[in-house]
Amino acid sequence: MKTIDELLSEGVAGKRVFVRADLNVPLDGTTITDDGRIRAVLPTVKALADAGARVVVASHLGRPKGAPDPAFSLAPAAARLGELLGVDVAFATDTVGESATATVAGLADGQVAVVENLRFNAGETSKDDAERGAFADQLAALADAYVGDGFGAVHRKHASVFDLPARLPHYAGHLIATEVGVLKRLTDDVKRPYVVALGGAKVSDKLAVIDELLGKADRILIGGGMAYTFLKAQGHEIGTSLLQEDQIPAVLEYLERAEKNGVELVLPVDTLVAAEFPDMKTKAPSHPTNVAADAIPAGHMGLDIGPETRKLYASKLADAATVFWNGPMGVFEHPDYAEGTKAVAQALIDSPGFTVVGGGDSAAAVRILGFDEQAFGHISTGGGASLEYLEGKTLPGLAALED
Ligand SMILES: Nc1ncnc2c1ncn2[C@@H]1O[C@H](COP(=O)(O)OP(=O)(O)O)[C@@H](O)[C@H]1O
Ligand SMILES: O=C(OP(=O)(O)O)[C@H](O)COP(=O)(O)O
Repeated sequence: MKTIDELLSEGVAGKRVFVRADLNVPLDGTTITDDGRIRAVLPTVKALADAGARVVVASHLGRPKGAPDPAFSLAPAAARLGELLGVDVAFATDTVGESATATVAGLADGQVAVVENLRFNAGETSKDDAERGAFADQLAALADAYVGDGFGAVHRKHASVFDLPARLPHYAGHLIATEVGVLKRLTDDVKRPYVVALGGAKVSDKLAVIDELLGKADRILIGGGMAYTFLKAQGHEIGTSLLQEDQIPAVLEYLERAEKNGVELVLPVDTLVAAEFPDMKTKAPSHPTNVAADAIPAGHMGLDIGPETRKLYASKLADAATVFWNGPMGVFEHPDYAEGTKAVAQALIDSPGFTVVGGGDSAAAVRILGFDEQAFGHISTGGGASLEYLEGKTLPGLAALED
């Protein structure tokens, strides 16, 4: 894999360099609540701009449906990138159309532009190779070289991640090089006990990774939205909690296999529930109740792990030599449901082992809840990407950067 250092040594002055970043930051309206992913790509963007490249930064944000949707505009991220770089960053209001073409053509050496959300274009995420390829052709027309630095998206076989690098001289950016370097430690020579804590809301993606993790981890702690599919599979009422019904047979098989293989698959014993999802705008008190995990009242939804589970998970993390944690334990953005996530973050800090936190929201949670980033072994910008790397899968966005 060639790295950005080789591109820099080849000389980039006057070249248009496409940087595929992951600027998928959490937003409250148009306010960025955590800019960690923007900071993470600064070394790459700075190095290219300082060397005189015309830098074209592109990313997805959220999951719009293949058409423009103002709620998912990258404009706030572009503005923040400019603030962090201390320079004006141009913003194109489309990704490959007139605005993008004119914006890129107007760049002087050393200037930076951001183009609008890649996922405003159906070709970006299409399962059809030809449709993705056609969009990649349009992206390729904007640049002379490609730098892959969106680690959080390298597990996606998307046009800008997988198809575009094949069309341009391609290099790995600083962030990808750092992330892969650290994650290798969790695959090459993992110290045991190895504990994985999983939560969050991308239930379907994350239930799937448990399949492989059952052959790798000693303990898997389940929280967040995915816990309720397990509880449902065990025959319990889960009210209106998040559920991935089609994965119930898989989950039952995981429980069986865990027992057979001697892997501890640990589920919540209690959970905070409420009749409604809390108001995330006002953050008004929502008066949750704590119930046993097998006694969720009908019509209620589970929104965080409960106090007994916090203690249980802290004890399961206390002797870990290696920890990987992805996915908040609850809806941490609301103060009523932040305690589970705080408890797991604190348990990682207290653990004597090598601790890695991965995922856009998990990393944001750690910072927003006031923890010291330095207290963790590594905070990765990728959740799904890290998990799939740890599974040993070939990641499309890394394979595409190979020579
Ligand atoms: N029980 C739950 N019900 C609904 N959403 C949840 C629950 N627990 C956690 N979440 C949500 O999960 C989101 C983060 O999930 P995810 O994107 O999978 O994590 P990451 O970005 O770290 O990989 C947070 O916004 C949080 O509010
Ligand atoms: O937020 C992300 O992943 P993560 O939640 O697993 O960290 C990445 O930006 C990928 O986004 P996607 O899961 O919508 O493809």
